[in-house]
Amino acid sequence: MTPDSLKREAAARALDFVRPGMRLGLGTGSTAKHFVALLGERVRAGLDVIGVSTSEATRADAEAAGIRLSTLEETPVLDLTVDGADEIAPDLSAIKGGGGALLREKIVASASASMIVIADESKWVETLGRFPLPVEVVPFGLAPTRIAVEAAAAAAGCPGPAELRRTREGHAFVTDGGHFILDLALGRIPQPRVLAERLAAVPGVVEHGLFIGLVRTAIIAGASGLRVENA
Ligand SMILES: O=C[C@H](O)[C@H](O)[C@H](O)COP(=O)(O)O
Repeated sequence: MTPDSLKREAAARALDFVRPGMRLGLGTGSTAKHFVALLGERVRAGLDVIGVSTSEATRADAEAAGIRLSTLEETPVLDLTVDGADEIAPDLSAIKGGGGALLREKIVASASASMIVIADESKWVETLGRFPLPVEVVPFGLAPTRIAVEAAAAAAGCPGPAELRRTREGHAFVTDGGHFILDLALGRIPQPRVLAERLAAVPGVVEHGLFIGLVRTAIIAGASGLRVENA
């Protein structure tokens, strides 16, 4: 079993939660991509759903798969969002944003009655923080925002450096919303809620990748099978 085949298994299990007529949030990343492809197969076989994408990349995938798309303006209330994650803890709090889509992902998840996270077992952790926490910031005032973000992490009991995310070519990575990302290398986040509150209070921070209280169900695929965890 490769990590990619585990991701596909988790994505396939998430299809069991989809009902005809649902308004679906479509996540971003390599795991969510499998879900979009598999959902597209069902749609082409007659399933009637409507999707709202969490990134331009997912919009392109969903269109190619034949999934009817809407926007949050037209469809502000969704039934279910299915998305990947960079880390998931036993209370189903999660880190997201490794692909830079955290802002739209959080808006879409918050507009959904329910959120399912799909992942291979490497994403399951006892404590969040091994994966650097993405923090989306406006380009204006980057230097003071970065200092304030590092201070917020230290005050929340998890000091660590905030690195500006760059492309392979060395340019600042720009999100679909036109913002930058600071990746906070914290190692361990002992109090995610406290950190979330402190980061949200920093001027210049648009959103952070801590998803707390949003995930209803996690589908985790491992070598020994699939696990479905509920919050
Ligand atoms: O910004 C990207 C998203 O939060 C992804 O869902 C997350 O990074 C997990 O991606 P993957 O399924 O590729 O590991």
